[in-house]
Amino acid sequence: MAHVRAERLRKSHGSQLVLDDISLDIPSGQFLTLLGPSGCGKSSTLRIVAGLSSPDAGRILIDDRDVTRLEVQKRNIGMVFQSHALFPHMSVNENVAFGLRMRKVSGAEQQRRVRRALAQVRLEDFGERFPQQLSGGQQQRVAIARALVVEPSILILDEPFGALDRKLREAMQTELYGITRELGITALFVTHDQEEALMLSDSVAVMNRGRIEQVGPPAELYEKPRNRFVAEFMGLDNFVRARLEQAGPQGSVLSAFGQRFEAPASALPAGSEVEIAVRPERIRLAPQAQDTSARVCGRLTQAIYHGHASDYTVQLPDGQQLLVRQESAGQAPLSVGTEVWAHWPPLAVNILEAA
Ligand SMILES: Nc1ncnc2c1ncn2[C@@H]1O[C@H](COP(=O)(O)OP(=O)(O)OP(=O)(O)O)[C@@H](O)[C@H]1O
Repeated sequence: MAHVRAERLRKSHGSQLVLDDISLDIPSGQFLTLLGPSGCGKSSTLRIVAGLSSPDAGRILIDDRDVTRLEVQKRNIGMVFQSHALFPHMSVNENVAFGLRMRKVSGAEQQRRVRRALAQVRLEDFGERFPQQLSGGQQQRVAIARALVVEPSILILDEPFGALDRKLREAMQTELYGITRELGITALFVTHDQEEALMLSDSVAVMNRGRIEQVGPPAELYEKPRNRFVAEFMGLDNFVRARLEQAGPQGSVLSAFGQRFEAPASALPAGSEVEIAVRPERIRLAPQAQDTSARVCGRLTQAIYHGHASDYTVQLPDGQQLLVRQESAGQAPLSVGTEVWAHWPPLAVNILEAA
């Protein structure tokens, strides 16, 4: 498997700048995901890495070799797309063998490798079937086997599970995770699904309008999103404007509604305008103020009961709303209209660069 790099890619379609200085580094055997909303440039990046399109500027390097102008067939890349595009008139065996036939691999070797690729996706007994005799998930597994059989230096997957229902999608994610880690495959994956990105990847690059907002291991993006765009993609809520009063290890912020909170250390300088955010599930509601440093009083305006948890909306004195998710834990839901105190541990606050 190969070390794959994209260096300073730029691409325009007409007057629209689609990729604006995209760089990626996928060490050998690592799984990198491009995550972002529709139209942010994920597929455009992937197509350039694959050789299906060429950049206006920038380079693609595979194991330090510049392949930017190398045609797609010569890059040794395995590709899987949302629509699996199996050949309907060919059996599973023939579909999987296709890339080997193109490469003029001998018949016996073809058979051996097809058997192995089908075993990798747990379809050893399906070789004689035709695509229309398979479920959607099985078809997608054949597409993965077809990509793996050529022993690609990189596996590229563009929303491969987008068309599958949720349960099947989760099963396929777990399977892909197993296959890529077991075989030590270098992979570039595209999705707009945050959970899928977090569970599969060694590293996630969050894209927005042709740029990378942040790249890092899943836990880093989830715990320390740099700005609001990334934070919202990672399920953060409750954004409040604030000023960083003290940076350093013992941070504090002054929020727009006049309260001073302890906050985790920040790399931003003291005095910066920031936004703070807290996850709904990290906030605890109580009828009285409790002894924690971060707390705010408001009125409960909405309570939605989900069984295992309830979602509350708390209106703060300045009109802003706080979203709170509380585990039910045997307690009766709080009543709408009452005054409540919202508490959170200081380290639960995320400090973001102001937009
Ligand atoms: N061949 C093309 N001609 C003109 N514009 C294009 C072309 N390909 C892509 N674009 C534009 O480039 C932008 C990025 O498209 P791209 O397909 O890379 O986004 P994406 O993040 O993969 O989106 P999605 O999740 O919807 O697939 C979009 O605004 C799209 O309309």
